[in-house]
Amino acid sequence: MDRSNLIGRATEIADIARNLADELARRGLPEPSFANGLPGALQSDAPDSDALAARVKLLGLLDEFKDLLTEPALLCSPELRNPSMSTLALVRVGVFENFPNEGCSVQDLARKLNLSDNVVRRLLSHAATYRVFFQARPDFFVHTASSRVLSENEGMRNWILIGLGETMPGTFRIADALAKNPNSEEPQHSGWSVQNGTDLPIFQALADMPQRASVFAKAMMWLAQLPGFSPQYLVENFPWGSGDITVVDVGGGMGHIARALAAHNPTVQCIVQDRAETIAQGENILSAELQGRVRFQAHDFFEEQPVHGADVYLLRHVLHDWSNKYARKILQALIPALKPGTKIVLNDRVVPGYGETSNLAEREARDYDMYMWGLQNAQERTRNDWDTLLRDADPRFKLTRVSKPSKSYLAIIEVVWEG
Ligand SMILES: C[S@@+](CC[C@H](N)C(=O)[O-])C[C@H]1O[C@@H](n2cnc3c(N)ncnc32)[C@H](O)[C@@H]1O
Repeated sequence: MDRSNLIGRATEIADIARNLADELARRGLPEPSFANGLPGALQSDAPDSDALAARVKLLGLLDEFKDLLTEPALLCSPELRNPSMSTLALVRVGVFENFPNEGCSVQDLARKLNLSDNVVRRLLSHAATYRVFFQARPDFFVHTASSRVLSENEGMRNWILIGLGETMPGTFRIADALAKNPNSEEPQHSGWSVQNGTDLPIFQALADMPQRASVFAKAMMWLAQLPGFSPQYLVENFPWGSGDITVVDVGGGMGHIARALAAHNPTVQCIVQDRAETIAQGENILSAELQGRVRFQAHDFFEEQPVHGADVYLLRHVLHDWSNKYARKILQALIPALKPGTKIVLNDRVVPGYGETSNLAEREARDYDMYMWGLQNAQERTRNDWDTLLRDADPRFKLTRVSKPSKSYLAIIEVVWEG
């Protein structure tokens, strides 16, 4: 089909929409509609459903279509067209916890929150244009599926507080950070550190701000529990091998991956390494049946790896926290412990390369790259970036395979030590 003109694009969109509608009808599911402002979840994640692929394809095509019709100046305009401008304020003033299920007038909500009608009306009205709340009649709002998620889910509210209160402001200050320390790979030179007037990297600075640190930790815990971050994708899709296998989970947090791996594979022994305070928490929650098969060890991953001769060294969601300079150091610290053929598994995001996927999918990954940059001069990586990082750390690190289970956010990057 000729996709170079509007009709060609619209026809492709119509064809896929028809397939999606047929699939939903076959499964007895309702079509999405704007009743109450926003449909609920499309329930397209069932394993035997094609709806997920159709939805992803449609969103990519519609994004292109919309951009084609948008004035060029608006595509790069600082008038950021997103719900963030009102959402953070709505969370901070407590709208979501105080919004009644049956809906609410501006005046009643304003009284409850001790705010003026004007403030509440403008915040709700802005959010409603993004389908977070729905204005059912003048000055009377009801929930949409989106506002309901925020009302019912503290983790999601914490994610908003961190995303819009810490991460985005840091990203907006990348330009100032670059002006101060051009090309710096130091975490203490990040946009976040500029924004917060500190010479410390974010996590050291937060140590003196217990309230913000606690929201950050809770938001990260919530994020890690999203289905796309499930440990099962890694546990079930990497060939761990049979027989007695030892896996060292470097920067393994409180051991949730090691626990899932040991439960899945009865011959695996795991050693979880992290900072001492995190290790202590992991030991406290380890169940009796995994004692002995999952062990914990305080270890700074910039220091030489103390466990020699393990079969697999796992770094899950660790290297994306660091610039290349520090990611290289973490990899190099493993070398004294490796023997030829040892596997190193990186479970991290892979930013799609040139032309590999829709612009929308690449944008999502590139957005995360900007967040990591703004927070601590860290980065998300393309397959080429991973190749370069490994080669620069040591040419004996050989990247052998990259795979991504379809619903996982993280790819499995398999590396063999050829020393
Ligand atoms: C993003 S978390 C990933 C945790 C876990 N691998 C996962 O996939 O959920 C990064 C981890 O690195 C740990 N970490 C940070 N600096 C470290 C260091 N110098 N040595 C060891 N662990 C460190 C943190 O405590 C944290 O648990």
